[in-house]
Amino acid sequence: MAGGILRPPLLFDGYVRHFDLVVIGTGSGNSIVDERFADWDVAIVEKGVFGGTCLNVGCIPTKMFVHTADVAATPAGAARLGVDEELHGVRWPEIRDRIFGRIDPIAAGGRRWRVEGNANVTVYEGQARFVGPKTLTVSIPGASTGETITADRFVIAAGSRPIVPDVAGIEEVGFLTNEDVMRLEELPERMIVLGSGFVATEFAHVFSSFGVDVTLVARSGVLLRAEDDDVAARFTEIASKKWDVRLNSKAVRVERVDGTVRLHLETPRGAEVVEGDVLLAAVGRIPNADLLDVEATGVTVHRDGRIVVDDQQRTAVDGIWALGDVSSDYQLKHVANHEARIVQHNLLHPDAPVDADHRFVPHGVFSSPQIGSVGLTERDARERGLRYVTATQDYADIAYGWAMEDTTGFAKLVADPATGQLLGAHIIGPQAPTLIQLVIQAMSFGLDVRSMARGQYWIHPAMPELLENALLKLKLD
Ligand SMILES: Cc1cc2nc3c(=O)[nH]c(=O)nc-3n(C[C@H](O)[C@H](O)[C@H](O)COP(=O)(O)OP(=O)(O)OC[C@H]3O[C@@H](n4cnc5c(N)ncnc54)[C@H](O)[C@@H]3O)c2cc1C
Ligand SMILES: NC(=O)c1ccc[n+]([C@@H]2O[C@H](COP(=O)([O-])OP(=O)(O)OC[C@H]3O[C@@H](n4cnc5c(N)ncnc54)[C@H](O)[C@@H]3O)[C@@H](O)[C@H]2O)c1
Repeated sequence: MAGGILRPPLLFDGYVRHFDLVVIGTGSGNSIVDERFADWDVAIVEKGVFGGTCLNVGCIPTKMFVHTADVAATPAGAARLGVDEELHGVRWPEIRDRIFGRIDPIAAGGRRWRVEGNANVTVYEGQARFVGPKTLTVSIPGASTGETITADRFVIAAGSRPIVPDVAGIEEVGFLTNEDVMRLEELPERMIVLGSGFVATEFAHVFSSFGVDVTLVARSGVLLRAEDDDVAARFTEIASKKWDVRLNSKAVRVERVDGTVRLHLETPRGAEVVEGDVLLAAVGRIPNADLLDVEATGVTVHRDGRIVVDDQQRTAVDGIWALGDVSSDYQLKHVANHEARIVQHNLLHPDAPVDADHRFVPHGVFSSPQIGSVGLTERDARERGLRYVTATQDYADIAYGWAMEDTTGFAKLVADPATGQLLGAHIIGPQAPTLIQLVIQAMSFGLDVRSMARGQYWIHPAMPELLENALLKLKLD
């Protein structure tokens, strides 16, 4: 391949192998190298399990647990429909093994395919670290020295890891994260969940539906505080009826006494202690750029540790791209995948590069109730000084909501009254992450509110009538 090859000084045992392209991380980064790269000499470096966070310890297993939890939780909602159901129990080892019995072979198959099936790809299984310009060492477990490799091009797709909460005693007491909580040997009786974001609320739903007593400790006054205020308030209200929710609580110290985890809290109500058998830390994720020493190759990072990239996913160094959790504003799989497609295109077509599109990034929270969201919240619109209107439609006032006897869900739309364009949409209730897709489509293709509401049929009496009604309520100019 053509290209400005930079040969670094020889390191370690003196052998430095040079590649056309090195990809660090096999989450979304793994999808870049396809048959179009057949004449490229490529290295892929992975320190953990092939497939990364989403496949192994993130989106996919959590949603498989969530669906199972939804099924376990049906008796609680059936009585109001006149159906008496009883949950006799959940077979945790069977649930766990069914889920990972499907996932683990996919990860192993992905690895096998790369190692055995790709003649032009060399897989390095170890921890990568930059030691100079476009120069990487890979520490291979069990080997005394690392291997050094160089390349014309690098893609940094190294993801993020759970933040260890700053709580005295936490290392000694021990804690779980998303990396191990789904593989527990047995279900605990009581779980303390520290955090109030996506991971905390999804696992609280899973484990409480399986019969675990959940105590959720939130630093803020509301759960899921990044959501639209109305959605966060409704979620907090519902969650507080199911779980022992401690709001405005700062965890300061943890200890284990006779096998019980005791978490000490500072709250406006005074000092409190919550107890459990295990502690799950879910207080956010930190990008893995620090462990990669990216500054050694000249790549710059934001104050929060994310790699700085431009619209084309280029870092500060020519020939080095970054994508996904290691650099993105959004720690979401669909964003990492989108950015991987942008990097892939820009590697293959350097003369016709394209930009990533972060205009309308949606997300779903797969707790109970579920949440789907895209675009600006009302708070965002207010803080930006925009002129906006909102409309809210309850599930309780549409036919399918009657069928479900839903009394808490709603859709809230934020729109520009002058242009009729939607600015944001927020749904809390059954199938919210599915329903929101209609709005994502409308916003992505510039469909205005009136055309969306009246330019198409809406199946009666299906759930999307929630959005039809919300659209019709918007007071446009
Ligand atoms: C519990 C949980 C649930 C989630 N659920 C959802 C969801 O429902 N929907 C959604 O959109 N998103 C979800 N996410 C977020 C999603 O998983 C991530 O945004 C996505 O996986 C990021 O992909 P990535 O390719 O950037 O990183 P990763 O998938 O994390 O891949 C990075 C890879 O790089 C490897 N690596 C890191 N450092 C090095 C190094 N120095 N040397 C070699 N290899 C290295 C890692 O081992 C890893 O395999 C969830 C996250 C969690 C934790
Ligand atoms: N359904 C999904 O798409 C999904 C599911 C899980 C995770 N994710 C992604 O993974 C990321 C990480 O998830 P997460 O839930 O760990 O992070 P998060 O940023 O969603 O939430 C972390 C929460 O913990 C709180 N917190 C921080 N420090 C704390 C402390 N010391 N004590 C108590 N609370 C504290 C924060 O205020 C915040 O509310 C998410 O931002 C999301 O992008 C997505």
